[in-house]
Amino acid sequence: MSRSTELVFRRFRLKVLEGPERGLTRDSDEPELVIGSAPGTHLTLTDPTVSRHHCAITATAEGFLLRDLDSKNGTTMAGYRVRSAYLKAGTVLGVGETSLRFEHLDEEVRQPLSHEERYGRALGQSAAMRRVFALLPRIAGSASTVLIEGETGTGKGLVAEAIHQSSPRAGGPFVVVDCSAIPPNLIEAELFGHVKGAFTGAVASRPGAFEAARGGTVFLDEIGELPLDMQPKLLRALEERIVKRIGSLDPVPLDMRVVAATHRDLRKEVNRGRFRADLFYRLNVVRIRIPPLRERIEDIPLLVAHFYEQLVTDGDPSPPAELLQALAQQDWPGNVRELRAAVERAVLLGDAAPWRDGADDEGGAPDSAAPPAPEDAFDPALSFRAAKEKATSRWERAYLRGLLRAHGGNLSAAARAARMDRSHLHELLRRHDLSAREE
Ligand SMILES: Nc1ncnc2c1ncn2[C@@H]1O[C@H](COP(=O)(O)OP(=O)(O)OP(=O)(O)O)[C@@H](O)[C@H]1O
Repeated sequence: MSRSTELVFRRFRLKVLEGPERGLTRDSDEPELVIGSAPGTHLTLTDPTVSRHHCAITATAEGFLLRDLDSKNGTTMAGYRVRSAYLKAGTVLGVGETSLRFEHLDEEVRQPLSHEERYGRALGQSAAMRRVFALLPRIAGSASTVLIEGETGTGKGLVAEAIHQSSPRAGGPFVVVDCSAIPPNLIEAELFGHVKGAFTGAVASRPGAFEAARGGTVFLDEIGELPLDMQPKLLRALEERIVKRIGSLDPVPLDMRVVAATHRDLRKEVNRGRFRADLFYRLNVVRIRIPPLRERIEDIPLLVAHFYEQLVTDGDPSPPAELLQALAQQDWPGNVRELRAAVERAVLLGDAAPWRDGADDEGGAPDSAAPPAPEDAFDPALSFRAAKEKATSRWERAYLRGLLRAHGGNLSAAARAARMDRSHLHELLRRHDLSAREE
């Protein structure tokens, strides 16, 4: 099968009709063009009624999609305020009090696609993912800060790890800080460290993540959840490249690269005042967007085959066609994480089409699977599929708690005993809000 080696999209032009920049034109070089008053936007307008990141136009398979980025004064099309709409050539847009005309150009922009179907542990054969894979080697080789955006479960963590592993810092540590999982009063200590006695409970001195990542990379996951009062401190540390442990005046020089990720659109967060613009610019040096699974359904067979092979310990390691077919037809709001969970359920329950209503439930559940509690087995309010999911989830949770208890909360020992991939166990625990000791 011949595969495309380039992503091709049509160029478009924006012309300012009214407003301080009247007469200015901007042609698109990328699939997305952002209009706003912030420096660094593709079309920067000085009109005070324009928000920092006001709206974006994206070339998609369905056409040119206009999206308002939660601007203060709104985006209009033919006088009507719109949140998102597809643009036709000649459409006049209102951005605050500035008006612009959208025009097609008879030119194409071509961007190379990778020939590879993976980068590190991240797999993908769709053009959307191969476009990301084509960019990653260059990004990994540079020292720049990277911002990865994408919905939850799209693989941002895997991409961050792959960037570290193919960077010149691969020999150093990869330190993960999940900003959404740390209580706000502890986040400063987590990032910068503390000395003994700096606060109640600080029984010993401890380096923070930035210090611990010396020679390596810090992955700031869910950076959009970083409390506002912490944001200037982070910015200062990144600009000055030094930190001081809490309770100490001694500056510690930093030698680490930052890769940050978020499931939010940080431009919207900046418009809403929830994320500081200066920190956003500091992080947004290189931006990668990981597309959601619904924009790359061509990846589903490859991912299903990969997860299936990882999970099936005996028997045929290729997924049944029925399973592939059933999974390819679903919507995946939880993206790859949810797809993986679905493959897991299918393997666990020995059921090729776990959602087929009325499918019989005789599939060979493993011996260790406790039968669902009687009150779970039949609930008139639930469909077969929902009831089965509820019971499986309950069983999984009970299993994981027992497993952790048996191994004193040690993740590696638990994974070995369950004959499960360590990162997979970690993922399962996270899904059930359970925590293990990482050793
Ligand atoms: N392209 C991919 N290839 C293989 N596995 C993937 C891919 N994308 C995601 N996964 C798997 O899906 C799960 C979720 O991935 P990951 O944690 O990297 O997503 P995320 O976008 O960082 O999620 P969150 O926003 O919730 O932190 C993991 O088990 C990961 O191994």
